[in-house]
Amino acid sequence: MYKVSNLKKSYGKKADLVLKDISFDINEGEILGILGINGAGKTTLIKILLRALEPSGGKIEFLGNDLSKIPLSTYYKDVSAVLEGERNAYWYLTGFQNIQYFGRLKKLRDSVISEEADTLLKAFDLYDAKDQTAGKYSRGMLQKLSIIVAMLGDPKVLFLDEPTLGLDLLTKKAVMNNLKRLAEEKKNTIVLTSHELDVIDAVTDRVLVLENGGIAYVGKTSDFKQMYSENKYKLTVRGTVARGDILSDDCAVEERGATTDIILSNISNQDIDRLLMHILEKGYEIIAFSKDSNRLEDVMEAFIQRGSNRDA
Ligand SMILES: Nc1ncnc2c1ncn2[C@@H]1O[C@H](COP(=O)(O)OP(=O)(O)OP(=O)(O)O)[C@@H](O)[C@H]1O
Repeated sequence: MYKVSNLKKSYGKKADLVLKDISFDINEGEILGILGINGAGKTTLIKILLRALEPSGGKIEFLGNDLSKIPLSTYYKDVSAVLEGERNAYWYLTGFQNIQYFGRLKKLRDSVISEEADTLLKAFDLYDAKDQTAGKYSRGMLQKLSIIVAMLGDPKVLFLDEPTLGLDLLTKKAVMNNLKRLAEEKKNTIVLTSHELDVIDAVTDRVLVLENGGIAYVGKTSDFKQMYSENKYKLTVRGTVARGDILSDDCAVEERGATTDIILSNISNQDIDRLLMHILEKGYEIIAFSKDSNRLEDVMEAFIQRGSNRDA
């Protein structure tokens, strides 16, 4: 869908590149998550793809055409966005009137708007509030309304910058599950940024990790987790444990009252066997032994910490 080649961006001096010569593709129908620490360039990248910002160099193709040559009015029929902090609703209009207003701006027929509004309002659990003024909506309701408005007219690509910021856990899950379901049904391509890695983990097919202006990783979310997860195990024993009774230095000990957790990182299978035998020989009772789940959050933390060892 997009082919980005040697993209560069600086806001001032050429030497201060926020994006340094990055190349990647966005596939049709996928949900791509853009990750990176604060200031990594995620919003900059989204704004360039949205043509709200001019790149300083490189080339972007959209459906095989040079993006810079596509008339904006044509491009914005295919592409929609919800950007962080941008006002996406008129407070004195009801939810439905907002949808109608923005639908008409997109030149959709009223019958199409009503039909899509019905489906989307129900999908995002906002139907009962459709006749309330948006000024009375909660933050979560406004965010859902913004996403509904962006999805009107079934855009080929939807860009979402921090779509779940400030939402409570249930609303966040509902928004993301609906988005994923609708995108799958309608085959939309979605590009989103989020610092909430549980969201990225739950909905994305692939992730692109920006670091020092370059791409530190681009590929399947599951492969990223697999490749960069640490081999972490948790051993729970009854009572307290003397440090000297644990063979490996590379572990954390967490006392939990009646039990103690021993967290083993980056340990080989052989060493695990040795350590378990040793603990049993010392007379400890093992209550549980498990591999720590591979949360994207943990993987990303380890990835960032190891960042200094990677080439910038
Ligand atoms: N309008 C601007 N003028 C000058 N510098 C800017 C401008 N916008 C962003 N920057 C700089 O570009 C870099 C990337 O910013 P950007 O907002 O793209 O990062 P981000 O990854 O989206 O960050 P965050 O996670 O904090 O939202 C930062 O160093 C920022 O200070």
